[in-house]
Amino acid sequence: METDECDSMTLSSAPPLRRGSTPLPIKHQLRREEAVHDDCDWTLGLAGPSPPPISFSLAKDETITSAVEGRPPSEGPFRIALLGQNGVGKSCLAIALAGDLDRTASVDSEGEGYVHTVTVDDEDCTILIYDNWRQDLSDLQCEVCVLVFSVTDRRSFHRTAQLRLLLRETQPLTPIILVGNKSDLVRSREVSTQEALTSASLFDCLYVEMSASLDHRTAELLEYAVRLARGLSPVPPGACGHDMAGGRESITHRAKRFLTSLVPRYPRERERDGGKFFRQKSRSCHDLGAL
Ligand SMILES: Nc1nc2c(ncn2[C@@H]2O[C@H](COP(=O)(O)OP(=O)(O)OP(=O)(O)O)[C@@H](O)[C@H]2O)c(=O)[nH]1
Repeated sequence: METDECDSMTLSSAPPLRRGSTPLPIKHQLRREEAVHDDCDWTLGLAGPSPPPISFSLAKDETITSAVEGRPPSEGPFRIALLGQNGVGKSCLAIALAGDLDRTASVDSEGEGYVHTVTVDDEDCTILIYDNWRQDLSDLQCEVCVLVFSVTDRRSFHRTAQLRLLLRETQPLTPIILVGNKSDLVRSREVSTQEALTSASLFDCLYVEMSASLDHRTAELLEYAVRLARGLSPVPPGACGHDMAGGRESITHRAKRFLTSLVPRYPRERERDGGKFFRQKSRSCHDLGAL
């Protein structure tokens, strides 16, 4: 079928851990250049020369168990594939998910994915995190797909929608998590949380908004992914995830939405209401209409 050149990832046999702020190794820079100069712009399904397939057939070998010395994983390995447009933060996210902070991540025997052992719901498991899928999506084999977009880039959001359509066709049973990354860049935001939630609910998948570089909500994402890989509900019974799509909105979130709907936000609405209370000016630079 096709080669998705624009989904190029940046992990390879280079040193396994890289902070977002450190320069990319030359090999990765070349890959990135290749992607930038490519006109295909994420056109999935086009025929073209495919790079050698990346093997996802990762056995529970010494490499994996060596991720945590002397502590064999009780289950897995679970393969988690990160997909999305270039620059949305997949590499950063892979590093964060792989436990960069405690420096326990290692690279699998193919040199393509991060291996990490995590404990979720009191059970250990091994996860393999890939952010370098470059071939036909129908060849993708993983337990969970994480589709990443940047909340500061609307195009990357649209592309996750395209990708979800394709994944639903090629692998209808693989659980998908939609991730809105770079939530720390509040002022550059182009995609609202509500919009992303609506989109996620259309595809009946989970939505998590996070910041990979600040390591904000990485642990949550990891837990959701592992539970989904185990065939469980991503959120334990009794818990409410406010970013979850599909009608599982928390009471707090619903209450907030209700209250917001009661208070008019824009000047015309305030005029209509005629109340002085609503004429108070906001100095917030996120709501310029209020000034
Ligand atoms: N502010 C902010 N920047 C981020 C975040 N995550 C990643 N970045 C930055 O976004 C840029 C791209 O990050 P990468 O992880 O290389 O993105 P990628 O999706 O792997 O990109 P490709 O390797 O080209 O596919 C880097 O400069 C990161 O430091 C985040 O949560 N917040």
